[in-house]
Amino acid sequence: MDELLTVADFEAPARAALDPVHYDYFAGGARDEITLAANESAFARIRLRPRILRGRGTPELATAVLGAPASMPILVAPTAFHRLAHPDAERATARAVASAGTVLIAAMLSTVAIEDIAAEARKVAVDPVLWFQLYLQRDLGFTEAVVRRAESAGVRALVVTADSPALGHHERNDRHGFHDLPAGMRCENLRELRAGEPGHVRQVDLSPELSWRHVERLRSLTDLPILLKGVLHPEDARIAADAGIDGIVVSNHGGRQLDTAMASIEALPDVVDAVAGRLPVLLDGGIRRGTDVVKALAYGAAAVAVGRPVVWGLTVGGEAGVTRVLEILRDELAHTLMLCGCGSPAEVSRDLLPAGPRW
Ligand SMILES: Cc1cc2nc3c(=O)[nH]c(=O)nc-3n(C[C@H](O)[C@H](O)[C@H](O)COP(=O)(O)O)c2cc1C
Ligand SMILES: O=C(O)C(=O)c1ccccc1
Repeated sequence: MDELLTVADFEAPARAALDPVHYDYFAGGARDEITLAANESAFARIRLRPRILRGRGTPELATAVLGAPASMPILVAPTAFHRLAHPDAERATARAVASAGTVLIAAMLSTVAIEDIAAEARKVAVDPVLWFQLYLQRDLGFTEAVVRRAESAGVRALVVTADSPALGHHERNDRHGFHDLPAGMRCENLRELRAGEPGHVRQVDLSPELSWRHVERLRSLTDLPILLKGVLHPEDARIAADAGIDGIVVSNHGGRQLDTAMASIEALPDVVDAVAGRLPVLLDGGIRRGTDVVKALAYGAAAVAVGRPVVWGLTVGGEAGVTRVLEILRDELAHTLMLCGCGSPAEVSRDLLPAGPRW
């Protein structure tokens, strides 16, 4: 892996290692993949305006998000089906992220149960921070059962994905006829656990009937902090704040839901302005470089999350691959902060972005 110097370097070897069907599942986006491409290209269009001679020394990266300590403002976004990438699956991801001291947002559609993910993280860190990504199910009883499992496993926040009233349409999957996990792989969090029996594994229910009422019911069901993931519209951010939501993840699901939706970084400034500091705003989508992280922080994000880079790291090197990807991002972030004259993520402000028309 030593020859892989950048996050982007991991994609080609991951592609070579994967069944092309599974590579396309991970890499792909919705429809014409316009939003998928825009997430990265929008970052490239933004120019930084660094400060000089501020004498800040080596940057300190540690931060806190919703009360959770993180060694850097780079979290791991929820991505489904890690078993397709590597036999160690989410176990390897959990160890690498916990060792790195940052937050893993474990996907509800993981191929390893949340209890096992948590146990694995605790093998390498004293107090690892795990959040759990939830697709609200119309069956409230089942939603509650999954939430109770996550709570018992020691999860410290719920991240409700709200941008999926239906499955995104991925034509790469259609061309391959890829619609089910291979034999032997299951979404273990969807298993209906009964004493002494393996239990039936449910299909995830993505429904256009979901509304703020379901979010309110979840709010009354748990004391865990709740973040809403998939917010692009500032009005939705305002409603979320009024509904007692604790955090927002600006995201277009990595370009996998509504194609031609705006890039995440394009949506960020208005969302940050709309919530006016009432709750932290995170961002995912297209983060590949330390400079991308600083641009998101400059628009007011409390932290960012990375999706595909972690999948490529996992594919190429299991735990060590994920560790390396996170290390590259950490080093680039520290270097970028230094070159911008910032001593910590907290010192990054919009002032690092030149005024003028944004896009
Ligand atoms: C293969 C794959 C699977 C994903 N699965 C989920 C999921 O189960 N739940 C969810 O909320 N988001 C899911 N996402 C979206 C990510 O959480 C995140 O929004 C996105 O990957 C960020 O963009 P990036 O890949 O450019 O970093 C998935 C993304 C990918 C690439
Ligand atoms: O692949 C995804 O992005 C995702 O979130 C998902 C949703 C439902 C089933 C499988 C994956």
